[in-house]
Amino acid sequence: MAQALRLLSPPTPSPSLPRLSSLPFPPRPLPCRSRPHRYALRAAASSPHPDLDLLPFDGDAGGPATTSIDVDSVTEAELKENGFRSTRRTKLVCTIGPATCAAEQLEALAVSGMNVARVNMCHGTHDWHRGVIRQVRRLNEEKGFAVAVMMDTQGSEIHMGDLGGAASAKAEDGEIWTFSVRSFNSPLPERTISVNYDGFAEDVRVGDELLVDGGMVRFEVIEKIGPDVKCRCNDPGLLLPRANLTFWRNDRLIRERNAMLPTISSKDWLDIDFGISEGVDFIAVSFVKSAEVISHLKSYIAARCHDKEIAVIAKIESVDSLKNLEGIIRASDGAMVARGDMGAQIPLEEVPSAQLKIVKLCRQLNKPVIVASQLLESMIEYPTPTRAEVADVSEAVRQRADALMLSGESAMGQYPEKALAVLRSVSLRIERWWREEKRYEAMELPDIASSFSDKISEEICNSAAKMANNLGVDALFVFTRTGHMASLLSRCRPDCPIFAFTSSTSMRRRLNLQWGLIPFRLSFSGDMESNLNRTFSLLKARGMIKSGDLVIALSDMLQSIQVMKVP
Ligand SMILES: Nc1ncnc2c1ncn2[C@@H]1O[C@H](COP(=O)(O)OP(=O)(O)OP(=O)(O)O)[C@@H](O)[C@H]1O
Ligand SMILES: CC(=O)C(=O)O
Ligand SMILES: [K+]
Ligand SMILES: [Mg+2]
Repeated sequence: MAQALRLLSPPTPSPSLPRLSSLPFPPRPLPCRSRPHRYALRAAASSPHPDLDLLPFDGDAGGPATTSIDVDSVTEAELKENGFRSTRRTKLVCTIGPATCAAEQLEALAVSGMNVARVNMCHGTHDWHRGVIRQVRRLNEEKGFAVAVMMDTQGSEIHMGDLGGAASAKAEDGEIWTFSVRSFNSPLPERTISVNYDGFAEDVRVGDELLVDGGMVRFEVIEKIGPDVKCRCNDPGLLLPRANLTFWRNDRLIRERNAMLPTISSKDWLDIDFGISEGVDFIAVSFVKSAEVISHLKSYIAARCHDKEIAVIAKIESVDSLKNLEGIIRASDGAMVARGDMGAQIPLEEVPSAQLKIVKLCRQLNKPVIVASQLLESMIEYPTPTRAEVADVSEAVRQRADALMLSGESAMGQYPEKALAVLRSVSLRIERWWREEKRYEAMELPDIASSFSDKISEEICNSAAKMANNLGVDALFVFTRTGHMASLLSRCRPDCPIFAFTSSTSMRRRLNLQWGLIPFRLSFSGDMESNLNRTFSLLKARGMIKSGDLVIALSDMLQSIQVMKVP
């Protein structure tokens, strides 16, 4: 295998596009929806290059050489206006709900920087989710976006049922409510809540504390009558349908037999089959307890879809997931710091250190990590964030998490776009600050390669990122078939953005979760010289790079590094 570290003088500009040599690798299997030749409408109305809007597009598999490159109008405009340095490195995930499911609302989020749309299977029907997923896909096809879709499983922790159709219910101080494992016909009897876990009434004891949604409302158990548990409200608040329930005894979370509840319930398996058939990009698994369940799901997915890949994200939100953290992260394709439920399972004051530990470990193990929940909680109701929320977002950005997530703020809040705009502007500001003032801690990156070839890739990426910082290059270019080299570069968190070129649209979407990567779809060959010339011409034609820009280019086919000026 060739390993080249070449310092090239700028190649002579090629008047016509170079010919593509044949691919050195067997082509990837064709995706199930094979569209041998179609036209992708890109950068529609807002495109500064209307003449480039309609370009031949060769589908997922790389296929024959085309002259197109897939990039969205927003990235294009951002690069053109502000140059490489200003691109946002932290990725943004939005939970889609009633406030954001309409086509124009989804488009507004994509335009404002949503990289991943999350649908939460705790809520909504398959029809509703299908509508959202297809709308996101349509947006990608019509406007050139690479918004990935993440499906989040419900998991089978203890939660309340729905409130007999009511959107919420208010629990007042001192009121007595009944939590019951009986199933009721709606409307529910007054001040009654059904609980999904059959062992509930047996497991709780008089004197236990019952926390709704991690403490948004608190009750004390005062009496057990068969399937009914009478509780007095000690901390009033709003009860929302299907809210999570935990119970605590002597300041400790009680996990009796509910510790035996499966991580992936029968409902979750149906949802996962649905996600596979709709072609989601990520499945986030709620209440993960062990690495085994992740491996189990990954082999299930591998057996089910030969032609598409779905990344599995482990949600770290339970005591068990924290106990088995490293094994779980190693088994997964990424992790989410799910602070909402985590804060109901460990004392709140331990959540920030858990976050820091997870973010750090994920980076060391080269897995993308999402920081989630309550980042801008007050923006569900108000158009501006609190100072504390801005500080929390800043801290997650400073920790250099791959992505930040909106939950209720975008799913059912009053100001979804404003909340996204806050995430975007705070990310940009903090990223610039730490670049200018070197305010981030250098991180020891342990060797993670499992083969000699991987070891070469890892060394190349570590060196390239270091060179990029030392030489002050404008961008790193990586031509990647598996995405691996792109993620290894992202792991180094270099000062400049990383342009990741991949021949598959699904890979492009998956890379969109990772810190600092600007993913493009482009068919390319094993001949780096010709890839580079072609890429330069295409990007120059769209005004996204200019002559004289300094670039370091890597490829996972040749395992090479080249330093060059754009001709
Ligand atoms: N598809 C949907 N339909 C209706 N409401 C939704 C939907 N998705 C989210 N929501 C609302 O937005 C709120 C916040 O969403 P979020 O995804 O954080 O849910 P959650 O119930 O807290 O569960 P999780 O712990 O999985 O995040 C939910 O409590 C719900 O009220
Ligand atoms: C996101 C999520 O599931 C949580 O914070 O609990
Ligand atoms: K969920
Ligand atoms: Mg949760």
